[in-house]
Amino acid sequence: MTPSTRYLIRGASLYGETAADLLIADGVIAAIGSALDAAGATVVDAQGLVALPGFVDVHTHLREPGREDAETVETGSRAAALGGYTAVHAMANSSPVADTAGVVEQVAHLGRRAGWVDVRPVGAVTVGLKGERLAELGAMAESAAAVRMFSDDGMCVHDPVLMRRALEYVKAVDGVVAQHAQEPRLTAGAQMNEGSVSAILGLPGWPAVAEESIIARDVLLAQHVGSRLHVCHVSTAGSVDIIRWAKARGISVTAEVTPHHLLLTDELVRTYDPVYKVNPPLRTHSDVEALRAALADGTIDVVGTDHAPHPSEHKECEWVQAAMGMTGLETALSVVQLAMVETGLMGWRDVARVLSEVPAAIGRLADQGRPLAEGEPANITLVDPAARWTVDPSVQATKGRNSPFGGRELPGRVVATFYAGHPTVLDGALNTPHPISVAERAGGR
Ligand SMILES: NC(=O)N[C@@H](CC(=O)O)C(=O)O
Repeated sequence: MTPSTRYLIRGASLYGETAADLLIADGVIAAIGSALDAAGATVVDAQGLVALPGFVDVHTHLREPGREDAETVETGSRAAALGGYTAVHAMANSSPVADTAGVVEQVAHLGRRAGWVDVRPVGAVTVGLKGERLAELGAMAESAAAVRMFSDDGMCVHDPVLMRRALEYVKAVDGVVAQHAQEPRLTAGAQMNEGSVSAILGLPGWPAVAEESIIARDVLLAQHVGSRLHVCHVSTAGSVDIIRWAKARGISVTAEVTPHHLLLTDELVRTYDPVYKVNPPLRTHSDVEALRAALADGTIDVVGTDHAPHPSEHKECEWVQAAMGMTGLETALSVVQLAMVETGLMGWRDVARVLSEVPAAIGRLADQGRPLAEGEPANITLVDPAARWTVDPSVQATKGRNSPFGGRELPGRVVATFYAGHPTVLDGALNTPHPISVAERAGGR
């Protein structure tokens, strides 16, 4: 169902370039021009705001079913809309694991019922994320959830035979395997990046080679079977080198970097504050530099949040006991502006590429990541690049309070999000969900 309501976005700067009005009607961009007729439309003043295609996250943990104390599809979707997202890929490490058609359909249904963003379930590669036998990849692809991305994220598909078979199976459905690259034997008991800081703190290290060796193996497997590989949360300079080499050879590999790996380093672990504990761990300054350069030159294709909310009791404890993960949906745009735009490494066209266009292409989302052009679906994010705000995790929509940016001042604010023609966010606050949610509730499920 598409809303019949009309909206006129007045004077937005498209991709940070020319200013124009955007008329939204029946879920699509009906017209783009100057001084468009506002008759019958709700006017949204966008002077000084940058209009971008709605953001698409390739890597979100929504925790439902099973860990509703950490997040629900409803709360995570609200956080996503506030962060400027119109679609998110919900990772499979829920409880039960999303390894059957039934579970992925349930997650997709919960997403429509919430109505804040397009929730696209990721299917597990192996049953129960156990790495022993393949899950029902074909059944999940053919289900109503139409899964295209498969991942054991949180766990690595470390058995090379299983990884090969997974790559072969997803090829048949134009799918992609999103690998959490972590050789488990090299990271047993690991608490932080292996390097000079871990040596000083005496914490067991997570060496870069544990990530790089899996990526090297997987790009060769993807080449061997002619399939599509996506590398989750790339965190080291060496990984960038391998991906650059693979792309130069024509291997079909895409890669993501998280906002936190673009900004933070393992020096923060000296605080012993578990808010900085994450998998893969925060690395060194030279890794951060390499990741930024790789995102700017396209070696790394997209920014994926790896939004990983945890209940406070799993974070407000000793470092060694604490869970790994950070929230990210509500701060991603600001961190990208700080790390990439304000450093001069990227412009707003590049931001559209890494936060919207390429993530949609990786997930094969036909209605997302489209250009801001007449006739296209009205998935639009309005950003105020001049805004400055201080992150307060206690007022965020996510249930997770584990933002590593709490108390920091960040630039850039999402002012409005239009999802399929409907404003889910206006004036920087939640508006109402898309009418699709009303229809889904009325369906009685
Ligand atoms: N990224 C994280 O630190 N945590 C993720 C899973 C994972 O990748 O370990 C989570 O689900 O909490």
